[in-house]
Amino acid sequence: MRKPKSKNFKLQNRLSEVKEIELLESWIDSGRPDSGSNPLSLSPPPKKSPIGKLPDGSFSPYAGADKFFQLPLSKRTKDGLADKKFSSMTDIQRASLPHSLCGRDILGAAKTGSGKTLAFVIPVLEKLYRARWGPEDGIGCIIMSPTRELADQLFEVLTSVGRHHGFSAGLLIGGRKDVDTEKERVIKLNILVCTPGRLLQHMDETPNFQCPDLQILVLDEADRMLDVGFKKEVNAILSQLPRQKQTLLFSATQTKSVQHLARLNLKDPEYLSVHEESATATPNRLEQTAMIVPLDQKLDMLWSFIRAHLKSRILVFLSSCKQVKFVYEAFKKLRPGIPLKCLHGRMKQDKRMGIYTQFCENHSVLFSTDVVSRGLDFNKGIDWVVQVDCPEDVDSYIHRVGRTARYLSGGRSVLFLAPSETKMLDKLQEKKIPIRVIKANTKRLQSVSGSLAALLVKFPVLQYSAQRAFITYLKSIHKQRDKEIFDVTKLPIDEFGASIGLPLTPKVRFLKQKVKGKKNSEDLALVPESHDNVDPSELLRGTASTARPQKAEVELDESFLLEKNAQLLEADTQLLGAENEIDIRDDGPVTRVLKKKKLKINVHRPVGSRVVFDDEGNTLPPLATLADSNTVSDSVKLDKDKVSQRYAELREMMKVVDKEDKALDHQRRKEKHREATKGRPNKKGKKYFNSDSDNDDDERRKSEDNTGIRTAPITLAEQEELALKLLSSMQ
Ligand SMILES: Nc1ncnc2c1ncn2[C@@H]1O[C@H](COP(=O)(O)OP(=O)(O)OP(=O)(O)O)[C@@H](O)[C@H]1O
Repeated sequence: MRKPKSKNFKLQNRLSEVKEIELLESWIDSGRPDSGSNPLSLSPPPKKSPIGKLPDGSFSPYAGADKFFQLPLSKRTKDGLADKKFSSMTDIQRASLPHSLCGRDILGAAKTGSGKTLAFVIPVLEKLYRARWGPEDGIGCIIMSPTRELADQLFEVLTSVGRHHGFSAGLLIGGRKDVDTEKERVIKLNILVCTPGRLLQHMDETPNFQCPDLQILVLDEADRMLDVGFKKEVNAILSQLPRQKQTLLFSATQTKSVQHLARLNLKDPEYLSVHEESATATPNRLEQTAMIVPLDQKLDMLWSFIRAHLKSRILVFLSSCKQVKFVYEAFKKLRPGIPLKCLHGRMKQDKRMGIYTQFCENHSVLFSTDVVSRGLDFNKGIDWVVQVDCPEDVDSYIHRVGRTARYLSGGRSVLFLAPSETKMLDKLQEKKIPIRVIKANTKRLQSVSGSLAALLVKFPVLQYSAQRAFITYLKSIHKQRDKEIFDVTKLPIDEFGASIGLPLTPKVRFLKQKVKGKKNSEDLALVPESHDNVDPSELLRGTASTARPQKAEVELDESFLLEKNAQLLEADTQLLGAENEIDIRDDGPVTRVLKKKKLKINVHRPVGSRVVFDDEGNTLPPLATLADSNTVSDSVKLDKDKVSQRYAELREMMKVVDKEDKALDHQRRKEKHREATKGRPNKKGKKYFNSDSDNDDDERRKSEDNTGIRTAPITLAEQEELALKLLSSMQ
């Protein structure tokens, strides 16, 4: 970055800037609907740029400005904007820039994809430029975002638009290993783009890290940054920043909570919600549909949807990392004919970034959690946003669908709602979201449960993953605050388990209790299921209460399941040796079991009492174990033997089926090839096989090498046949 050449030049420049700002201020004041200054009055926003008539009757040079070059911006910023071909302002830019350039605090709200990023990047550059910020001045601006990917994207925009300025900027996000190098450099930076956790880490650990002269603070996705999830971090950060600074808050779903805003010490903020009067809360070019899909058909529907859109870029939202992992792994093995990717918060940062970039480049399906739901502007756009699990609220819906139809482009979204979640439709309509309910075409619905069941038998790790997905899904529903929409007792649990390929429905005891509790709470008190808090003498009299914290029950149940899984996996590993994809180092069950076991500690349990479980996972009364000390261990052992035996049988059967399949497939390929190359011998006079060349088939071959499964996709008839065989063997 070049500095102005001479003192005279500097002065001239400065004077013209001051004049421009004065003009800008009077222009804004002339158009302000309410120039009274109540800090949190949130006065209604001007619908368009204020008319630029100045108090003395003359017209401001910025009247009706809708191009960037009409604003009093530095040449360097204008050049940066021109390089990126930004010329006209969007609504939010037109409404907010005149205010933010005057140094006012802003609460900006505008639809997703409407250009909020530039609405804060430009004032950041201008503020520091006008303050003649230099390397020796330290940190002048902090831009915070809730996710690493979004921080990375903001950093990109800042560095590209600000490339003609000479400020130093740094990206501080979690998951990076080079913290020590970062610590050396961070205090010399002028602009920090960061996630709250990493910034706080530097505030705590980096010597001399301070920002007493901070000029401007930006919170992108402000409502998210100020809600409970980031409350501790953000409060700690705010406590270390100077009170005198400009603050810019932007989001598509802006917070109006006075409580939230009071923490920020805003001064006479401008509340600019440019689309408040708009007929819809989502982008106009977004076509939104919803389908009522029973929970046990959601994966079938998703599979059929993907198979019908092989030439699209599809973003699929699921509610937890474990669901994302399971659906991705399982669908990958079923080879839908389009590359699949997954992204969730538990992945390593490098991998996360790699996947994000790849998804931006190619046609593919990205399974993800809400980690990508906010702010991200995927290159080349997304064709479809598919919400398999209902979002937790309307705001979350708006951000998810907002990943498509950005700026001037179009996009489509589909929401799968279970019959018990249809109340969501009313809530969406209340908030001006034009969503069309369509009927699923059941004729085109392809079932995958049979194939999933077969996969789960073949890959114990997948079975484990399915169980975890099953439990976390139910847990997530149970934890949702909006009970009008999310009622776990209304879900078809057994059918859901079967639909994801689980041969038996895992026990989720909090659920059993919930259902029972709904039916007859008195019965529950008379027939105690758990006794670990209970005085044995009360039990004998039948007067004990079974009340226990629900959370503990969920965890106990899960840990029991995990323990069982670990036993199964151990047996499987020994039986199958290295040919199976069992990885118990990284994310594996054994470590998890050890971790989860800790959760068994029940703080409400009297000291010295011991919890014993029967083979179903229910706790047994302490006296029962005294009466027959062998019962529990014997039954668990029996169960373990039975299960391993069953698994051994199923595996044998799968091997036979697999062999037949391979032979059949080999035969088919041979015939196909023979027909294709009839009378066309190759150079050596021998025949050869064709090889497919598209990406997906590459993936297919790779997965064949790794897994040893057959090469051709499983047809529907084969799936059914396989499922029937499996079912009959299980009966
Ligand atoms: N003035 C402009 N002219 C042309 N394109 C623009 C302009 N401003 C922004 N864009 C483009 O619009 C797209 C969306 O912008 P941006 O990511 O800032 O949206 P947003 O409002 O922050 O969305 P979200 O609410 O999802 O965070 C980007 O691709 C950006 O390059």
